[in-house]
Amino acid sequence: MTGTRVLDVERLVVRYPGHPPVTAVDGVSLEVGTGRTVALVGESGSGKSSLARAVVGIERPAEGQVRFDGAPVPPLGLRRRTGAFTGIQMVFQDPSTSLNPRRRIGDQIADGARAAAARGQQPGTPEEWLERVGLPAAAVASYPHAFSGGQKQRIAIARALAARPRLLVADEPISALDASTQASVAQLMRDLVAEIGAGMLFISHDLAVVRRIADDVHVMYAGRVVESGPTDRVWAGATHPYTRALLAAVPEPDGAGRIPRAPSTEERAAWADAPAVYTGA
Ligand SMILES: Nc1ncnc2c1ncn2[C@@H]1O[C@H](COP(=O)(O)OP(=O)(O)OP(=O)(O)O)[C@@H](O)[C@H]1O
Repeated sequence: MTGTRVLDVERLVVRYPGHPPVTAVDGVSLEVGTGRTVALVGESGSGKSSLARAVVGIERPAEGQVRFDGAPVPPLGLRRRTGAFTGIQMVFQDPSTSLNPRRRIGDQIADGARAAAARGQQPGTPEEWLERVGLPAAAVASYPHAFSGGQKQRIAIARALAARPRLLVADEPISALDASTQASVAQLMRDLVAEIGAGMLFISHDLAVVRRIADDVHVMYAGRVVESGPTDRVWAGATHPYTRALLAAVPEPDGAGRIPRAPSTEERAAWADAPAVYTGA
């Protein structure tokens, strides 16, 4: 990792109550530095969203810890009530549900900018932010319904980054968008996050995009990180059998890699049993 460490996840366990309880994240450690994009990949149900939810304070760690700028992340409810903590921002899969349909775009971006200003930071105006994400400044006066899915996601990105976060957590931010805009929105996120000196935790099943924008990658399988390292190293020389199967998967037209057939019980057992590896320099 280069840059200042902004996120530090240490042996995190996330467990959901039930009979039996589900251990969704099982002892994961990772770091994100300023100016870095760190990707989480892995099949559905491997625990990526649960990890993201613990990072932003929606889930409480059952074990281990999540530290942001060296201190434990306050629970999200407390942050909402006090409004004091905007160092972490989120971008979700569906911008239609994350934007308020009844408020003008400019007012929604201004919320983020106000939070940055309250921390003594130069926030930039909503018009400037719209232009930075490739939309006309005049869109400040419009409501979300006037925009396409890709444009709404650009607006959600503008709102999140106007708050000048130190960390952006993006959970499948491009998977609901048209295939034609996915790569450009991901690249935009990466560039803007680096420009404001933040770090990004980027969750995606789109391996082609991850390869293009992520500095580091963590491959999750059954709640554990089975392989991690600089993205180019992992692509060039993955050694964990799950990563190898994932990377060997035929890319789908949307750029996502999928393991083309249902893996056998033996394969799944081998993936679960193989030791985790760091594929580094
Ligand atoms: N609120 C919940 N209560 C109980 N179990 C849950 C809950 N949320 C997730 N799980 C379980 O935890 C495991 C990990 O789920 P999670 O959503 O974190 O995986 P994921 O890798 O993000 O998957 P996807 O790509 O489908 O979103 C799964 O077995 C899931 O069924």
